[in-house]
Amino acid sequence: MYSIPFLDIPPLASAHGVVRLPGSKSISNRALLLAALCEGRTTVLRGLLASDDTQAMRTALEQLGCRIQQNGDELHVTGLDRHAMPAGLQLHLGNAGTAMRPLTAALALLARDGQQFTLTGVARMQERPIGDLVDALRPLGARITYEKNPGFPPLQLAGLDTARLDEAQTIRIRGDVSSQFLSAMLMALPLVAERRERVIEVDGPLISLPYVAITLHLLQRFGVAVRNENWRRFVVPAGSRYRSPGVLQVEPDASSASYFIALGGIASDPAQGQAITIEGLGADSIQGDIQFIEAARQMGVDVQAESNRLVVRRGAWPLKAIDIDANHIPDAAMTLAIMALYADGPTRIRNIGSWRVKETDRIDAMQTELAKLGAAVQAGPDWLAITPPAAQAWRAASIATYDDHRMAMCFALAAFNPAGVRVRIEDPRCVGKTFPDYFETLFGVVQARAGRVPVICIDGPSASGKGTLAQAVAQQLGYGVLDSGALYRVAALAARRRQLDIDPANARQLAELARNLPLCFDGERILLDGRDVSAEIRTEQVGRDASLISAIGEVREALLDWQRQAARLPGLVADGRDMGTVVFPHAPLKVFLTASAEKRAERRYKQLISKGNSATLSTLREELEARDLRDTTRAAAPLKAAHDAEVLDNSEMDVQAATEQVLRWWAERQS
Ligand SMILES: O=C(O)C1=C[C@@H](OP(=O)(O)O)[C@@H](O)[C@H](O)C1
Ligand SMILES: C=C(OP(=O)(O)O)C(=O)O
Repeated sequence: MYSIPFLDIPPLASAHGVVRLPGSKSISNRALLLAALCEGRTTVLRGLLASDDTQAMRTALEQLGCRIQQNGDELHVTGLDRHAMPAGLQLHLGNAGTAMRPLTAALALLARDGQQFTLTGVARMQERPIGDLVDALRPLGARITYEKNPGFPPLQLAGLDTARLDEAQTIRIRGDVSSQFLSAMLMALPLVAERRERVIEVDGPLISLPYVAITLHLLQRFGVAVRNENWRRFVVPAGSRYRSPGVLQVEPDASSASYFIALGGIASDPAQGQAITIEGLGADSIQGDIQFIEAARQMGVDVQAESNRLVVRRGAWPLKAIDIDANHIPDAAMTLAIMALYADGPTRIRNIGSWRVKETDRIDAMQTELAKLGAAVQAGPDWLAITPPAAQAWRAASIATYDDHRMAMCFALAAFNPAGVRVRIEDPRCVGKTFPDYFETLFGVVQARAGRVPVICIDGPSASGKGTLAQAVAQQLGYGVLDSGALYRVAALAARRRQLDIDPANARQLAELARNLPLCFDGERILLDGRDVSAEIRTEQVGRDASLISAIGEVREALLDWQRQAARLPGLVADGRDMGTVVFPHAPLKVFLTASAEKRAERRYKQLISKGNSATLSTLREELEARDLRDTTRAAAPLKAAHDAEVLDNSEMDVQAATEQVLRWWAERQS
């Protein structure tokens, strides 16, 4: 997950590959709750989503006394003992509608006399309506009070008035603000249907209907067969009781799939043999957002839907503008708004009034942010119309995401714009709500335009702090790091292990070895011949060998490909001695980092002593000066600042100040 202030996505060219998406949020949170309501029985949930929203539900259930154990990819949930739930709990449900609404209904009906629960969430959750649900619960005897604003969380639930519960006739509920109210009631009513049937009727229109279908499907899996009378009246039969299905497999999230369906339609060119394949989700899905496929097809996308897999390719290009009622796919419809940027005319998305009360006012947010890219956007109370910018009229933009995961996810697709302008996504961490690894997954299947993966080079002498600075800069930007020195160290170690003398006389064999290093990067670890050598390559001996091997031109040449391959999305910070001069001569920012020999010797000294090694300052300084001389006078790629490098002397600077300076230079290059 990118927990950084912003993520810059460089201009993208194409998309190709296979993705497996995380579990459905809607199914995961329902399954967690229903498993918790199977008193005393254990349910094994597979493929469950792990994200902010499911964490909110999990934590709340655990606070209520539910035992939840992770076992590899499985979650074992043992049903709550409703008589042993602790009283006086405060449950913080973040911004998860699928936790707040269903838990309100379930706990309102479970709470015993004298037992109190407070349900709250982030500031935005306190602006998301819940009044219609509370109004439906009160006639059943639920004692609910608003702690702040009537109609909105936080809520206080006190014990149920069971006399009123027994008298309650048909329950009525409005479904035109959120379908989650009806879903919440449907999941709570079996808790009070043991002795008599419970009937609920919808007043007025019901929006987001397919989500109610998910609810009914899962109720069935957990042993409760609700009678659905034309989506107006629902009967929970007397004697209903939750029964664990034993094992439940959660499907990948169909709303999350919408970004990859759009991606295929925008950027997978069948003439180049490209396609985006989404594994584990297909035409058999129980999620309403699978119907996004139909909308994508209307726009011209070629989607092959098998039962358990989708294969997506570009069809019509540009995409075809559409006019669509998207009430049934409120979440995935946001993706259509971005696809509209690539269409042949204005696209209109109608009947999406619920957008105004979700993670943010999504109609307003869309209008503002699409306009930044150059689109002409009109909006009304429940609709949005988007006219795409002309090919060269796209503008580079910094997209505000309003703590809304879907804003971040769908706007990333704007990076395929024909003008080749960069797209900045602010606060990319917000995708954690439903898809923490969204950007990693995206970057795994897209290719940047040729030469457009951004590279920052940081070159400099030994102990100048290049590595630390490179890490700090990369962390701020979400970029990868190439520690090219480590490559020379590994090559030197490999030579020693093969008893190959590090001598120019062996240049050919050494280069051959370097070209075919049995090397693998595993996160922070470096594996040589399948063994972790991350610590071993840091020894003084290997350091000396690395200096020798790096002076051999043929070896340097042989390692070029390794280094250039490290330039991957979203960008790279490369540290070494010839990054800017030889390896990435076209990098937009090159920094030559230096410090006095005295300062560098001091730093190395402190480093060694802190690791418990012995050292003397004067010897270290002599060694550094000797190394500087070797590095600057060697024939192959001598250490020097590139002619277009920014020179940074950090003798009197800490890492933070140096990082800020590099980021300032980077920002200047971007504009
Ligand atoms: O029940 C559900 O799982 C959901 C219902 C929909 O909300 P509304 O019914 O409020 O439109 C949807 O937007 C939300 O992401 C999940
Ligand atoms: C509306 C959404 O979330 P919630 O479940 O919080 O309503 C969403 O995920 O787009």
